[in-house]
Amino acid sequence: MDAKALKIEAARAALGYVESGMRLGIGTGSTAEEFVRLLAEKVAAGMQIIGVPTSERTAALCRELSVPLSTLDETPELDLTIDGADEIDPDLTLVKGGGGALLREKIVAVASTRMVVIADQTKLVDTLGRFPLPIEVNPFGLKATEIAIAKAADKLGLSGPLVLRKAAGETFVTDGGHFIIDASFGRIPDTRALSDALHAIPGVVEHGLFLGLATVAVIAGSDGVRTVHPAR
Ligand SMILES: O=C(CO)[C@H](O)[C@H](O)COP(=O)(O)O
Repeated sequence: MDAKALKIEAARAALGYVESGMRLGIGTGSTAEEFVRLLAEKVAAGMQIIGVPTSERTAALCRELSVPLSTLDETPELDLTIDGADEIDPDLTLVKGGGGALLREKIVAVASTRMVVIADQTKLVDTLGRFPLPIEVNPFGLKATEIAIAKAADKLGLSGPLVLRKAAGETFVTDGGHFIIDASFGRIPDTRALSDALHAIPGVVEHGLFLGLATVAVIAGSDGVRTVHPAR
């Protein structure tokens, strides 16, 4: 089965968590988009949900497919969020933000009673850090923030290139008007310590470590779909 087919299988299995009447956070990325396509079929068949998208990209796809939308201001409490991830460890701590939507994704996940992560098996890792950690930063004082991130990481024994994300040759700008620094620290043994250290830097808006937010991961592999619950 190719990567796209696995994403579809994970997305299809996640539909089992969705009930009519739910207020649903809808994630961003290629796996989340497969979920939106399948959700749209359910909506067309009569399922009643209201979706809160985690990015303008997801909102546009939902509108195209007639998935009913609300905003988090109108619907500040959600029953369930379905979203993808770049990496998933055994505790279901995640790295997210490969698609640049980590801030809204985290706000929406925190507003949700449950978060179901959908992914193919390549996203499972023993220790996070193979995928560069996206860090969303305020454009003001970019260089100073970059230095502060490097110093904070160094105190935790972490180091590696900090790369300002570009798209089509231009600096990538998030839906919130911020930049993203992709930090290649390598393995991150203490995700809580790094999370706290990054949150202490004023220029850091948010980072892509999602701690204690995912309730279950729905993982598709060549041998089928399985669910993974937090190890701790
Ligand atoms: O965090 C994200 C977007 O900000 C995505 O969920 C993550 O990048 C996974 O994307 P994909 O399903 O395309 O692999």
